[in-house]
Amino acid sequence: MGDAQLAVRARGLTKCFGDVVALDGVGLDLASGRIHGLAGPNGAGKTTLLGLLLGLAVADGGELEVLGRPVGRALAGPRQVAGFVDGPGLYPSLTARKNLAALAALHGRDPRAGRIDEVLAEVGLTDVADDRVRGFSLGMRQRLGLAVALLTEPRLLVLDEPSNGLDPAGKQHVHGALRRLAEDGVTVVLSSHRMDDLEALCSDVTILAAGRVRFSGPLEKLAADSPEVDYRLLTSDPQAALTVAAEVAGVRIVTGAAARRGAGALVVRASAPTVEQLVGTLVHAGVGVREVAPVVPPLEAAFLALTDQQQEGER
Ligand SMILES: Nc1ncnc2c1ncn2[C@@H]1O[C@H](COP(=O)(O)OP(=O)(O)OP(=O)(O)O)[C@@H](O)[C@H]1O
Repeated sequence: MGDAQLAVRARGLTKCFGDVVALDGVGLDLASGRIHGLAGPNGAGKTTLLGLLLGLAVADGGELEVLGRPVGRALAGPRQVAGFVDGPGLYPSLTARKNLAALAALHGRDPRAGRIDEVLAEVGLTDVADDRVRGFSLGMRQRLGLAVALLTEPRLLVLDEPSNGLDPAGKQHVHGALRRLAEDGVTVVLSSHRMDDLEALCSDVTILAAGRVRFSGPLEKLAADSPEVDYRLLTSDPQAALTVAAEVAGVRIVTGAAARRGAGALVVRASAPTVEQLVGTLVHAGVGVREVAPVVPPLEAAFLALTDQQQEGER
């Protein structure tokens, strides 16, 4: 892909807070006009990375290009980039509508008549447009924060945990708004702890752990490339199944806490092709296989494996 189509290009990006290395040589190519998910355990560096994209902080080392322009050493919000980290900054004593007007003015913008109503409708806050933000729930604040960002008509939208606190209707509004933006060519980068949200919304995902990129690419590739994960097998003869499984190369019998999640079934850790081979061997040995399923959903399993959080069988 030509660099012109990249909304974000990072090479060797580092950021430290004292002794803590929040980003440790991050390399990243994020294509324009797509919805990119950023996942990782607590403290992985997600918020730090999003903050750099928003121009809220500067990197200690490496290169960062946003919308084709190098981001320098000086703190300056890259133009045409909008969003928030650590929750949107809002005025609690003002109404939703007045927040939008005030924040537009702060960004030196005078939105055309009707635009404020449009963005309020876009995030599903029309009914509470004239209510003070003080009484808003977390989910309503998140939606208003998105509306503020939409008002500036960004080419890159950066959102830290935008689904936090959203009820199902709120989530539908937010997901719908983000999909429409991507259809219009806007690039969205958002973090989430929920793999199901990322799966529902994102075409691409980046997984960070301890400040390093563990995976970056299309979502389907994450599940397909995933290393060994835990599978639960329900068979006609658990004892015979255990004996057969122990003999198949590449199959590890999972015991302890991880096995308990299999609720009495045989739990094995293996790659997808090896599990297929195991099923064939079981059937050949006369053991009926009633059910084979990953113990946790495939994307979550891939996430846990890539971030070294898969529980060891011995525990
Ligand atoms: N302003 C700061 N001062 C000191 N340490 C910081 C600061 N900001 C982040 N850190 C540290 O940098 C590391 C990365 O933090 P960051 O908030 O980017 O992670 P995260 O992936 O967003 O985590 P979470 O999922 O918990 O929000 C952590 O160890 C954190 O404690």
